[in-house]
Amino acid sequence: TGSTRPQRILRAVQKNSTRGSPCSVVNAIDDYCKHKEWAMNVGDEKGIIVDDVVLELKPITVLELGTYCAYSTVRIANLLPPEAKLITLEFNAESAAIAREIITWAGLEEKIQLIIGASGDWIPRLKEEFGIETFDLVFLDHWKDRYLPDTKLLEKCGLLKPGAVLLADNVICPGTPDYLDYVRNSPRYKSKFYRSHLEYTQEEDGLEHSVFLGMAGRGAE
Ligand SMILES: Cc1ccc(Cc2cc(O)c(O)c(C(=O)NC/C=C/[C@H]3O[C@@H](n4cnc5c(N)ncnc54)[C@H](O)[C@@H]3O)c2)cc1
Ligand SMILES: [Mg+2]
Repeated sequence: TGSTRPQRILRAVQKNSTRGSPCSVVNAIDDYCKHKEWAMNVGDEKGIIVDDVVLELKPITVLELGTYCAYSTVRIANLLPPEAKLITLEFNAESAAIAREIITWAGLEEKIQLIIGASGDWIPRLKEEFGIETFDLVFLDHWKDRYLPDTKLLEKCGLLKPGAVLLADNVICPGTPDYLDYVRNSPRYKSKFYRSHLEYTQEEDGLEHSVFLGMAGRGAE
């Protein structure tokens, strides 16, 4: 049987990047996906916006929903302060296995906790199982119909504190209409859109950046 796309991405990383160099891992994946085989990484164009958000926010606790091949996991973790931690959830065991290899190759296993499981099952367990108080940054890049339910779950579990940032990929393509409607109209969030393009293409896409204001939110209930 042939290889899978994640396996081919791992091979490209091992062939074209330097162990322990997250930047070279990110570049190797972008190069492979640009010239050989498209894959659903946030990519280099949207990746620069992600970098700016991380560098500005300096988050100590980060949650990523949807690891896939750990492209954004490595890209974000590489920019975190020394004591920071990133938890990433991935329910596909094959993807998770490849992601773990890429995280180790990049030398970031100390900063990143990869959990194999579904966000809906694991978000309610993060406080007591990982001693998480709240997340400073949440990067949403999993199935698009899970963005809204998982955001409400994060609120319900008290995992967001005022000032926490939700950064959502693909709010145009494939699109997350119910999530956008919520974060743009709820008094609990201050939301702004970063226009960009679908990774490795000219298609319109973008990231939504939403600051959590607290459960009371501002203004009328
Ligand atoms: C029409 C169309 C199709 C595809 C595209 C292109 C395009 C561009 C993009 O940047 C995209 O992010 C996507 C996209 O579909 N991403 C979904 C990503 C899932 C990964 O996350 C995992 N996962 C999914 N739900 C969960 C969950 N609850 N708990 C834990 N892990 C989960 C899966 O196991 C996968 O590892 C698609 C554009 C337009
Ligand atoms: Mg995406």
